[in-house]
Amino acid sequence: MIALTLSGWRRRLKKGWSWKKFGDGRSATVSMSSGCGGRRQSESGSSAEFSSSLTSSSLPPPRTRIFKIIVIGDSGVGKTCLTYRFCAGKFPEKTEATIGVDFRERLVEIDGENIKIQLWDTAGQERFRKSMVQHYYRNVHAVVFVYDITNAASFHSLPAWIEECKQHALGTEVPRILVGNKCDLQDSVQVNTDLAQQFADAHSMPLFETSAKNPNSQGDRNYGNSDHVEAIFMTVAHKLKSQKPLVLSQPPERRPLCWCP
Ligand SMILES: Nc1nc2c(ncn2[C@@H]2O[C@H](COP(=O)(O)OP(=O)(O)OP(=O)(O)O)[C@@H](O)[C@H]2O)c(=O)[nH]1
Repeated sequence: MIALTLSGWRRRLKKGWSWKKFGDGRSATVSMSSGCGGRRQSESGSSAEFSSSLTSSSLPPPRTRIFKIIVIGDSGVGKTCLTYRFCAGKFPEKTEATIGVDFRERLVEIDGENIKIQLWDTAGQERFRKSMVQHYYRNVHAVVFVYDITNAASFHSLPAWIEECKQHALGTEVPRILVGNKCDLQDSVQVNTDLAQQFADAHSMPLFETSAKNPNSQGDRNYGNSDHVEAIFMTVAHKLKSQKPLVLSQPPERRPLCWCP
């Protein structure tokens, strides 16, 4: 079901529809296109992404579970940068407002199992999301709410985003996390951690403060010197894995993954 939907998305995206371009002119999406995203992934050192792509020809390939995680929040809070950071291992040089939705995927290994983390980077601007919003919320495994710690309005919008989830029948059993982004801009903080923590507690969500631009910056209190963005999404994946969601994907493709055009 989801595979068909995604094929449709891919076709539309290939036509240049709802696609975010970056400064280098290439798509940021790692696994949905045949661009150079995967190669960049390897260059950035996150080699786990493609580790399971070549399987022994004599063995039936293992099925890969997919976790669909939607990332929502006001325009400009850094949803694209966070998802790009996780999937491509770096901060994009330049972004444009997302139109509709962008997909990014990354294959990771958790406790010996290959799992595909599929991030749906949704448009923050109302005019760019209207027609597609119902698609975001189908078969969602987890939700990441993002606000910008330097923009109080983006924090005050969170109840509206939570309400939107409710309206699309997203039950409380679906794990949610709250991410305060742009922690590298400590001189411009408008949302202090205590306030954010109160909000997170009131909605039973864990809070993470981080920076897509510099995920090791001092403002991030969660993960010492490691890559916090990586750790945040991996935390969600571990939680999902323990919940054993449905198997949605086909076995991994057998073609060698050369991502060069
Ligand atoms: N300093 C700093 N800037 C960031 C960070 N994350 C994103 N930005 C900047 O914030 C702006 C918006 O980032 P996007 O990732 O496009 O925001 P978005 O939430 O995807 O926006 P929409 O697509 O309109 O919903 C860009 O200029 C980014 O460079 C961060 O962690 N630190």
